[in-house]
Amino acid sequence: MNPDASDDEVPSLVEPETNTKVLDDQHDEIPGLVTSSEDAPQAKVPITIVTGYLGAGKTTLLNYILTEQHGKKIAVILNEFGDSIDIEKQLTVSDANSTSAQPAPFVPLANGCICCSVKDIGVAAIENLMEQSGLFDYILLETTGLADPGNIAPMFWLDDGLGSSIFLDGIVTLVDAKNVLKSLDEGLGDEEKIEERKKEEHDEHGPLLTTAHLQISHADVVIVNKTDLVSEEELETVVQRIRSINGLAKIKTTTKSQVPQLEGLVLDLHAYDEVTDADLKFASKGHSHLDPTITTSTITFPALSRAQVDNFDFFLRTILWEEILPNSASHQPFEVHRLKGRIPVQDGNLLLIQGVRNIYDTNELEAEAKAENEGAKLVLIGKGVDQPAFNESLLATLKR
Ligand SMILES: Nc1nc2c(ncn2[C@@H]2O[C@H](COP(=O)(O)OP(=O)(O)OP(=O)(O)O)[C@@H](O)[C@H]2O)c(=O)[nH]1
Ligand SMILES: [Zn+2]
Repeated sequence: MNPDASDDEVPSLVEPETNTKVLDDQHDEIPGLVTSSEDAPQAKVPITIVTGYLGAGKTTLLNYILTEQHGKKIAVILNEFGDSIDIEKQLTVSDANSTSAQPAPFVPLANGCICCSVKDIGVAAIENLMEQSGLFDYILLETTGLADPGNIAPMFWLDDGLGSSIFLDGIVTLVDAKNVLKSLDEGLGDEEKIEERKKEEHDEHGPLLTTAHLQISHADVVIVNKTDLVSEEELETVVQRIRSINGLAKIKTTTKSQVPQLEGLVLDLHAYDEVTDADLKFASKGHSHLDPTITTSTITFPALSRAQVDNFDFFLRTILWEEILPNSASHQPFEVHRLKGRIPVQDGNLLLIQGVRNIYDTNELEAEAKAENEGAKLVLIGKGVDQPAFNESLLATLKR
């Protein structure tokens, strides 16, 4: 059962053959949302979501960024989980020319259930923030340690609602090098959540899908922090494990969240728009079994004929919306968390595919020179994604 399935608005939000980023202007669904006026189109503000398990170093990273010189005015939203909300949950706007963060208008974010708080109260907070647009040109959102980024990402990615004034630049996941393996294996103090998930999945004996898994599988960048607390060997084991879960993410190791550069690691990731050859390169080694729960799988196939483009889209719809493999005897349940593809068409065009959970976006570039020579590549990160079965299902569907 897909945890998002009860959220009936999600699957219908995106038409399969359209580009969500240029699709429509139906941003009237959220009252009070500030949108650009017709005659003065306003540039969208990028948002990076900073996630990571309890105590991994998210706030340390944000504080580090606010004191670094980066030439940007960054609005930071701390959506903390705990009792210290009065101090921590405030919006700060960092002036590009000053090194100290200035407290700015208070933006309350609710405590408790992250789906609801982010969807409802969190949205209001960000709308509130957008009314002051011009004061800042970048938003960093620190989620609570228990947040599932798969629920948050679509809010900013889709072109309606908040996506009309903000665009999702990417998801950065902080990982505690000392504790992450334990979190992946046991859920680390997250027993209630594990019990909940086990029930949801009707699978008490299957491998655990922990919050740590969800945060790593959706990440565009993983920052393995607290390297001072582990040996080099331990660190290498951690990096390998993360790489096996998410073969698409950039991985960096840090102490005190001091990333070597902000550009490309925290800011300006462009993880939800272009899909470059380099993006898919790391994931090219098929798939690995270092983590029993989540894997990255790559499917390669020849350029599509024009007639096969619809079949390919049918394949995507069926795996993402119905969560079954078309034209396949396999009935193993699976969940796709993240998906990227570069699919050349024989007429010279190139399809770029982006997906998060059951939402996906196809962008067709016209007459990309040499696209056809590349071969098609589809990378899937998820639970129960059986690479050979997916491969067979896709090939059978393309033949129809
Ligand atoms: N030893 C060590 N401690 C660190 C490092 N980075 C951060 N810390 C400490 O770890 C603690 C948690 O860091 P935070 O930045 O608050 O972590 P967080 O992810 O924001 O935590 P929550 O918001 O509570 O989930 C703080 O005491 C930090 O000073 C590091 O690289 N090494
Ligand atoms: Zn924090």
